[in-house]
Amino acid sequence: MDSLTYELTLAGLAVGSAAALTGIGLVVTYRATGVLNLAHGAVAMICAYVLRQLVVVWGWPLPLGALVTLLLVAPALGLVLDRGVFRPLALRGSNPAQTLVATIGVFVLLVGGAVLLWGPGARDDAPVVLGDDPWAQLAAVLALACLVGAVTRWTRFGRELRAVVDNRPLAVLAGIDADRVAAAGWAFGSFTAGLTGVLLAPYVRLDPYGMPLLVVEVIAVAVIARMRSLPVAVGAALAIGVAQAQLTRLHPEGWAGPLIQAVGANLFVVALLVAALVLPGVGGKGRDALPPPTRAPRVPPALWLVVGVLLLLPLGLAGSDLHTAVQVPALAVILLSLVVVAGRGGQIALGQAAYAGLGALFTALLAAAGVPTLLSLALSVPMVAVAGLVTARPAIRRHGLALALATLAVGVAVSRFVLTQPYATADLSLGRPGGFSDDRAFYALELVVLAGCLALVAALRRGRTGRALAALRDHEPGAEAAGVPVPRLKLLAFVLGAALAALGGGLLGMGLRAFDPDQYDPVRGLLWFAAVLVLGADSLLTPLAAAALLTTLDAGPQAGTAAALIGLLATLTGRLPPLLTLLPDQRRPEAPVPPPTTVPAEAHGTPAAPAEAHGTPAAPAEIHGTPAAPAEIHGAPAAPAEAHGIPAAPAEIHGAGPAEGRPAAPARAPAAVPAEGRTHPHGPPAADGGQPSTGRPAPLPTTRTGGAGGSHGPAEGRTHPRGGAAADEAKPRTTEPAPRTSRRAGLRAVDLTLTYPGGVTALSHVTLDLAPARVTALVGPNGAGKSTLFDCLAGTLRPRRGQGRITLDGADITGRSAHARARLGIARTFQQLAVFPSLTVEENVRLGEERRRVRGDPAAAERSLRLLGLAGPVRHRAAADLPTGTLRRVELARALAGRPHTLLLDEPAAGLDAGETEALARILSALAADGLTVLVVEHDPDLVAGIADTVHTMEGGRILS
Ligand SMILES: Nc1ncnc2c1ncn2[C@@H]1O[C@H](COP(=O)(O)OP(=O)(O)OP(=O)(O)O)[C@@H](O)[C@H]1O
Repeated sequence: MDSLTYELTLAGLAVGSAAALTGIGLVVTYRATGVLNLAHGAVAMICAYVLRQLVVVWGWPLPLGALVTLLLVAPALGLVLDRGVFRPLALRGSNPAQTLVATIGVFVLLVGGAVLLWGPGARDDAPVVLGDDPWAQLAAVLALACLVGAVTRWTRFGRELRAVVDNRPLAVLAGIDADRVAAAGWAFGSFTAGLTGVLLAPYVRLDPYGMPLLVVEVIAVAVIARMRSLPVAVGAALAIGVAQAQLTRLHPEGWAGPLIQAVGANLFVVALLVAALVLPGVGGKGRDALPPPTRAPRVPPALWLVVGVLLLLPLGLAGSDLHTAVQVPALAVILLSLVVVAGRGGQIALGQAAYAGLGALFTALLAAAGVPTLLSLALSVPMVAVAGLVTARPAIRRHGLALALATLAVGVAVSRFVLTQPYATADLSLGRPGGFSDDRAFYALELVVLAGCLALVAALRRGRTGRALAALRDHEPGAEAAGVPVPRLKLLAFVLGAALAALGGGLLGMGLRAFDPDQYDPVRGLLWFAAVLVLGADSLLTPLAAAALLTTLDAGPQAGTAAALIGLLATLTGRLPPLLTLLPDQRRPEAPVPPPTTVPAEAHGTPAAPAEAHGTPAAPAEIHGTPAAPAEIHGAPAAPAEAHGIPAAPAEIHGAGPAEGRPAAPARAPAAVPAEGRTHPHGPPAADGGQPSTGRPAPLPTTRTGGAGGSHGPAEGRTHPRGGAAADEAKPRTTEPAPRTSRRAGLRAVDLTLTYPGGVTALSHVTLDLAPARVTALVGPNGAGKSTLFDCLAGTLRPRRGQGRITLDGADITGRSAHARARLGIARTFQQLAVFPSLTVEENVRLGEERRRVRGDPAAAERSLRLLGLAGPVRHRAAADLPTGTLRRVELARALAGRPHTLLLDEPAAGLDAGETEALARILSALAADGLTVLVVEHDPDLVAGIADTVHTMEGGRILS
């Protein structure tokens, strides 16, 4: 090895040792607490400053200062974070996204605190603890790794740690104090952060921003180690450190030379990018999205007026005040991008600063090439949108923590490889458009742009896309089942976010009359993200308030105040509601949910008397809030609705036109049903009750042969005593069936086998036919494979190639996604309610109508609302406020609003009381009678017995009967 190679290897080992320390700390903290501490670098920076304060400023001996810093201050900081931030969050059952926001809050708080205490400038007099001998550092790191390994493997604490990591609830039940394990994890993690900080400080710029970001890059090694393996983390850190040092020898020529050199000198960033975008995501499934707002914030019009006036006020200012104010609208446009992506879409986007920076950079480059400045800005927006598309494509496949890391990695990479590189930015200036060079005129221009952006985003939020984004945020699988094309919508949100950020970034640069990369630093991006979250990410007021707050505080005498304040508030996430939701709510008091009525006499077998007979107006007679099935079901001819004073609104759901001369079919439903204005739940009111139905589907054989228990033919289900042809005759037929019904072969699972990654074979050669116009029930013990089969039919799970097929009307739809199947007319509900809490009942239901097979049929949503008894004032209530029984109806109404031909219901009676279950049974029977294919996975024997034409029993991944 020549001496240069040796020297570079040594230098690389020194850097790699510090990175390995970070890796060890991150892995241990993650394993003990489940938290990937993004603030690790900020803790390192604080410890480096503390040591400097003790030794350089106060004159303490170095060993004493180092001991106090590493063994007292660093662990204490970890314990404070545990007790003050993360344990309360865990106790509240916060989701991973909230925990991540809290770590960002800690990051921003510590950076802001450091600026407040020690100023923003870099220090070059940090004490040297271990000398510059890389071997000493390497030995220290390896010793630490061995110590941690030994403790984990051979001590009682280690066994407890492993037990908590494997299964925390079980460990707690076994008497392990998981809180103590977590506290120890935080203390140790902070100790390693402190050690990293004091070792690195003499060799890198010690400033509040630089070191935390440097450590963020090193997260790559923990991700490469899958947040588990210490040897892999240490090995990866040393290897990248040495490779990075060796690459500094390269001096490639040509136009790409500087970029290649930048890549070589920032190999940890490359590793972060690869780890975050290419390797499988870390952090488990988790919640993809940020939590929906507890209350959809609605800004009172008067407040908008005040805000408008406040925004106009700076036009009367002059000098430095006006110059400062110029930053507010530009920053507000950048923050508006976060309202779209994080607020409405619920996606964790930590890279918006990079898109803002690219917007400014492209504007400056185009202007330098002679393009008029305003046109440069306009052109830079689509250019950055394309960059957003390219970078978001791999990121959107990720969830929760992995998505956060992916967006952060993109942000850091853009900053390191583009925004801060002289080859891209040297001698770059950024002027203002002609005619807007003075601050007042430019501010007015910014206000116009801001108003346009606000109007655009407001329109987006009000429309279909806004509803779909909110649904995506509230419940991604539910949104997909409602037909929302989730990946496309996520891409749209990220691209729109990138475009808005670029526009704001360009304006910011013009306002400052310079392209300053520091304005678009990733740390600043984290501050912006935290500020938007703290104030209320899904409010149009937030970008304005946050921009004004950040700009004002930053311009104040104490730099760092904004970061410290926002960071502090972000650490309280989950405990403190978004600040703007504390504004007085101007909405009308909400109508109470209609209390469940008592089961009417009819439901117990007494025929329903016309409403007028009771002297009451013919209000919908709901059973437990659900409109009753039609009177025809009782066998009594229904009088025309008009006769009861109720408009004969068509209530057909899936395809029939208004029915005339409908028969009063004999009762099939388990109980007699009261008349809801004589309106059929699935069709128009009976007109005269006398004529036989026309256009009914030809009765299909109820049972099929073959396929049970592993054969390849269709499963032979147990036919319900009341099912089959007799039951068919008994079904209420009050509407035309769905037009395709008689032609349809229905939904089929053919020879389906599904093995989960862990090796459990949940389905083994299962074949199942869902016949049109029939209710098929799937029963069986826990773990039988019912949900797996259900998910395969719905498209949430897809079998591997050659492991079976799903067909619809004979066509193979195995490869179709869940939302594509929803659009084909296969609707589903979920075992765990999938309702979008931030949307109103009506919006929930309309989402089903808008995204399904038949578009643009608001009447379908309306009929669906009426059918499920949700057409009253409750339709305007936010779903978050409603009880389970009502929400089950909302979910069903949403599924029906898309006019499906097939309805898959996963334990639809879960959480319903007896009356609600009865009402549900009646509705499902009536829907099947109208031609709908219904599959019910259910544990409630009464519901199954009452409605199913065919009952299949599953066990051990096979259909037994
Ligand atoms: N995501 C998964 N990863 C690994 N195994 C799984 C997964 N989901 C289910 N299983 C296993 O597959 C088998 C079938 O599970 P499934 O949930 O389909 O049964 P089920 O009949 O719906 O049970 P339940 O009535 O309790 O919901 C079980 O052994 C279960 O442990």
